[in-house]
Amino acid sequence: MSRTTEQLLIRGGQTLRGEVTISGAKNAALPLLCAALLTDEPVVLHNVPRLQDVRTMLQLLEFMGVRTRHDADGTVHLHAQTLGEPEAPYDLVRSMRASILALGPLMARIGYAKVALPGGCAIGSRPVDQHIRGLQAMGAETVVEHGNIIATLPRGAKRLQGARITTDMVTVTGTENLLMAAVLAEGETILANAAQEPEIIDLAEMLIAMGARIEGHGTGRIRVQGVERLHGCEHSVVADRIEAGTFLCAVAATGGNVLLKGARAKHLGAVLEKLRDMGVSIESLDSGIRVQSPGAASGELVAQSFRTTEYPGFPTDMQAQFMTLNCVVKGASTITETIFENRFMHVSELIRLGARIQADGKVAVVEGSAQLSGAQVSSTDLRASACLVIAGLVAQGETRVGELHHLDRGYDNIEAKLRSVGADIQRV
Ligand SMILES: CC(=O)N[C@H]1[C@@H](OP(=O)(O)OP(=O)(O)OC[C@H]2O[C@@H](n3ccc(=O)[nH]c3=O)[C@H](O)[C@@H]2O)O[C@H](CO)[C@@H](O)[C@@H]1O
Ligand SMILES: C=C(OP(=O)(O)O)C(=O)O
Repeated sequence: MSRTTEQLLIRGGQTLRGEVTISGAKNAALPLLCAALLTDEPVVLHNVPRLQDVRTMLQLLEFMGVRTRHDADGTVHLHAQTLGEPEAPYDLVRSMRASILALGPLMARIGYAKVALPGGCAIGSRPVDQHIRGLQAMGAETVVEHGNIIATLPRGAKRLQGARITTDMVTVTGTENLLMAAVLAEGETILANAAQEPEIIDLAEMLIAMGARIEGHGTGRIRVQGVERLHGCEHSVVADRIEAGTFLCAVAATGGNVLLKGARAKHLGAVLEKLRDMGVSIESLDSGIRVQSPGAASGELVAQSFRTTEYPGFPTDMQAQFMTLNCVVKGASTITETIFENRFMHVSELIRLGARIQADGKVAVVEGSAQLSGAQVSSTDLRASACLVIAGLVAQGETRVGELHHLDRGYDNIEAKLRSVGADIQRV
């Protein structure tokens, strides 16, 4: 991967037809990999996507003394028999904020953790105060020193203590961190205002397979009875609902008929409802989701307004991709981003391609029926890069998307998957 020179060259105008297999979810795989820190026995994870974030997480775990192996078939073997350096250094945390997910498991397993404080990033300031406050409620002593969060157990204490924790807002990785801390704590923990994302359910199911006692995952109140030790397990990563959603928007915009193998309609409720209201045909099958669309150029599809909210609401991680779609179908729409304060960075790049969008604070107003025309654009974050790829697929002429390190963080070979259904796209 090259940070400066690689680009995706897309020649727009092709409809998409065929089948694409959806990979395991980045946002599930990252906490699941960290959960391997909770046991001295081997853990096997299947369906782990081949992504830069996964490589970074494996590097971090290896740094801490975990033995890891990522097989070509997507299986990852992990063994955290002994933990040498319970530390997540800044270089790794900076390139992947999800490194913060080492904090909870390290505190649970060895009662000590040093994790670099993640800085702000393109989409917002993204503090981790709720992760720290939750651990403090469980008895951890924490200091922030030289840019690191250092967490320890009080003198004489052997384990974290169960606690009732109500986070100030719904936080996905915060819930995951505290859940992983709670499974080995002494006594009962209640996580109120917990995140309900499918990735939380996947993590809870893996922890239960390791011997944890958890109830209520998938609701806003998770109840955990701490156990003294966890054992190894074998688990398969849930399908990536955001990758699936990205392909849904691509097919809706270009037109065509594609089966997204392995995608789960029940995890995409809010997005599928908007697509159906737009005029896209969606079929939920045992094997995945079939999407059929006449394409934006038909003039038959109608833009949809939406607000991003926590699951089961419309996901912020789908906001940029759906914005591209709203730019090219007919009608005006309003998009409100409520989760992150700076997640409209793609707007100026979409405007370079001919989109008509006005963004002010957390609201963007999109005027539809734009005929995009290919241009050189730059990714500003992971989902911004995906929205530019979709724009390139419908734009007239050639689009070049740069700064691909954002895309490679979270998409498993997106250009090969798009090419296999007829897109004219290559990495140059
Ligand atoms: C690896 C992973 O799973 N990433 C996802 C996770 O990120 P992540 O878990 O970082 O996002 P959160 O759910 O924690 O963030 C939600 C909001 O709460 C704020 N907040 C969060 C924690 C905290 O201690 N203090 C605080 O103020 C954040 O700044 C944000 O405004 O959920 C986001 C929201 O669905 C998704 O966009 C990310 O793709
Ligand atoms: C924002 C995202 O990820 P992360 O939390 O890893 O930055 C995302 O997946 O869109």
